[in-house]
Amino acid sequence: MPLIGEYEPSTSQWVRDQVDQIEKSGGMEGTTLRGMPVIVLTTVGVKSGKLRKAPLMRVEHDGRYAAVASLGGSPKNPVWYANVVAHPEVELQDGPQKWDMRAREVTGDEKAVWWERAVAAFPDYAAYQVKTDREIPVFVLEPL
Ligand SMILES: C[C@H](OP(=O)(O)OC[C@@H](O)[C@@H](O)[C@@H](O)Cn1c2nc(=O)[nH]c(=O)c-2cc2ccc(O)cc21)C(=O)N[C@@H](CCC(=O)N[C@@H](CCC(=O)O)C(=O)O)C(=O)O
Repeated sequence: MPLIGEYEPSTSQWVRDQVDQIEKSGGMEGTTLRGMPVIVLTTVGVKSGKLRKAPLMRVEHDGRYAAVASLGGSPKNPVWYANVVAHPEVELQDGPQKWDMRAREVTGDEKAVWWERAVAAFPDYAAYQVKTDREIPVFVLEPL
């Protein structure tokens, strides 16, 4: 069941622009960052209840995806992290396809496996984790 609610664009202009480009092209344009594939994660705002959309690097394995709350290695989690914790039902757009997914945060060995996949897809994640004492959270998104 697709998420219902009013879309509230990100306060970050380059993020808003990339979401717009992906959505307006039906997922055919704007789907890369420095040549690496990008997906769009839609979450429900933990306070506003509005729909929030965050482009993330595409990390996929056997129909499941990882959402890596890296925020460039900043000391704090991205705001969407709290949204997903509060509302694990999310929507993921990968190119022209959209799926309703359930997110769960992974830890331990399972996280290690997904972290390896994430760094293989986007090597900067490794540098981000070196840059911060914050352990960068990883959600696994599984189709509902
Ligand atoms: C800027 C901020 O966004 P954020 O949720 O912190 O997310 C920051 C970034 O992670 C997000 O912009 C990502 O899209 C950045 N980003 C990546 N970010 C990542 O963390 N990982 C990635 O792999 C990644 C890749 C990526 C690729 C392309 C691109 O364009 C951006 C990429 C934001 O939108 N804040 C809103 C609030 C959004 C929100 O969810 N509000 C909640 C309330 C939150 C609260 O106040 O507690 C609500 O609506 O209820 C605001 O300030 O008004």
